[in-house]
Amino acid sequence: MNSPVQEKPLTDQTSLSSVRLPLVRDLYYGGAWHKPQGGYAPTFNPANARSLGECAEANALDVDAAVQAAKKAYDGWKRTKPFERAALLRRIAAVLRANALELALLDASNCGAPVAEMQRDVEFAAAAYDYFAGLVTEAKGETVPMGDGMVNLTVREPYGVVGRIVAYNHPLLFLGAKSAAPLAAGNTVVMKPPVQAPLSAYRFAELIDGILPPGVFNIVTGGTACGAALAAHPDVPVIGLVGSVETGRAVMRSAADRIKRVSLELGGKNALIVYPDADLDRASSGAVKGMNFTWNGQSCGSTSRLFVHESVHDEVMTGILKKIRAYQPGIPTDPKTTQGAIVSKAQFDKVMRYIDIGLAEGATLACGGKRPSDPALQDGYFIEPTVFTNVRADMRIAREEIFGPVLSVIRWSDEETMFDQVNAVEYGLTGAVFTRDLAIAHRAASRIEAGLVWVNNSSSHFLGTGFGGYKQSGLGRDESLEELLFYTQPKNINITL
Ligand SMILES: NC(=O)c1ccc[n+]([C@@H]2O[C@H](COP(=O)([O-])OP(=O)(O)OC[C@H]3O[C@@H](n4cnc5c(N)ncnc54)[C@H](O)[C@@H]3O)[C@@H](O)[C@H]2O)c1
Repeated sequence: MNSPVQEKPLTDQTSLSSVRLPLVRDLYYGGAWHKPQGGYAPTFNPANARSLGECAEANALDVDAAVQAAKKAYDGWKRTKPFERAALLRRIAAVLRANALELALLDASNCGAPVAEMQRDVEFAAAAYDYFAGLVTEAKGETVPMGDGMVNLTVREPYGVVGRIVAYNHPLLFLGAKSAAPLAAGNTVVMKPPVQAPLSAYRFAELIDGILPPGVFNIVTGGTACGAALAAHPDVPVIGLVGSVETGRAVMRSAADRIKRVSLELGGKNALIVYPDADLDRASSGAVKGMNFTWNGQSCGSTSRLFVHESVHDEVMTGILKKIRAYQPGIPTDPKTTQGAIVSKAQFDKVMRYIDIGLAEGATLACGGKRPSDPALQDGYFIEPTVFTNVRADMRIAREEIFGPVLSVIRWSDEETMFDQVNAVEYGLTGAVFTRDLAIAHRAASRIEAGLVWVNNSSSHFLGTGFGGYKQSGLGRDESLEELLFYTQPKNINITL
């Protein structure tokens, strides 16, 4: 296998030509870089399908070495005073903010999402570090009255080494945001970035090197074998996954052998419901926003099923087809680009297959459904924003997670039938309701089987409120105090005086 490639400027892709690809693409553990025993594999720029060089592919031996480094560092990190831990986490937040553009350019060139959006991702990761730094004293316990002569109290302790395995749609955001809570709680972490887009992780490790004690924060890059080895490792008592339902099942099965604690942030096929009384301009804006076309709908929370009351269907559709024009596929590293490339050929082919399935099922293609005509984009994995109308709730495009820029529009007339259809899928991550009537808003919010319901909004996350799924969309709630507590275990201490 080849060694990592040489530094290469991104001059062919962007006016912001100063970004450098990371030189070192090895494994980062124990506060140092290590050559992988598993070898190297190429990573790509989805905007032109060209290789961006080779990256470490950790095998089970590599994962074990990283876990041992994290295990060695655990006792010292656990004993570090909470406010000292918090101060170090805040330093990481500051480093992220100071290097947001560079990290965002790496994500844009490797996962295909536009650089402007990826800068917001870096800001979100920094905000998560600050947020969990502020929560360190909330990992607290309680006292329980036991009567005279006894004191009974509960304390919360970290678990040890936490493994976090993340998806490709927000590489740096997940690397940062998903490591903050376990670290704040006093665990050490081994992060597994997405195999499609690991470049920002290498730079992140370079940037924060020396802030945390060696072995507290570790990164192993690679694919399924790397993730599976981390999930199965006997010295990793807690695993947090952001990924597909299928991977969630595999991780949970493997965790069962060791009675591990598992947090799963999985897929979605989310519904946005428009009532006849809604502000229709707002509803069509919300439907477009909810699709996250900027990063090609590659978002677990995308509202890719639009249930529109038949009386307002045409007006809402007119609004959508006008507003969707704001999203034009373009080179991801260009700051003006509003819609990026799909992450890989495999995902591009999957989305195109679903477009064919939608046509074969008899849905009407209202826009998109193909590559853009711009000659500059012909080598990349670009698909125009796509909307199908006349979709029936039982069609595959309305039931299965496409994870692409494809919106399925379903008319409804009877509210009970509509709720049945909304809840008929196996997923339950998000949902949205557009109405001016408070009673309808509450009724719909309580009927939608999902972990997050927006009323007159879509897509937004609210740090400090739990994000997570019902049904097959997962277990646990991230982005909140609950995430911090998940990475702690209660211990009850009874003192006889
Ligand atoms: N709920 C959320 O917060 C959330 C957020 C983003 C993405 N997602 C979901 O993630 C999916 C898209 O991301 P993806 O294609 O990267 O998902 P994926 O499940 O293919 O991969 C996710 C991660 O798991 C690793 N992995 C794959 N197989 C594994 C195994 N057997 N054991 C351990 N690790 C394994 C991958 O290398 C990657 O790092 C979608 O379903 C999307 O909805 C969910």
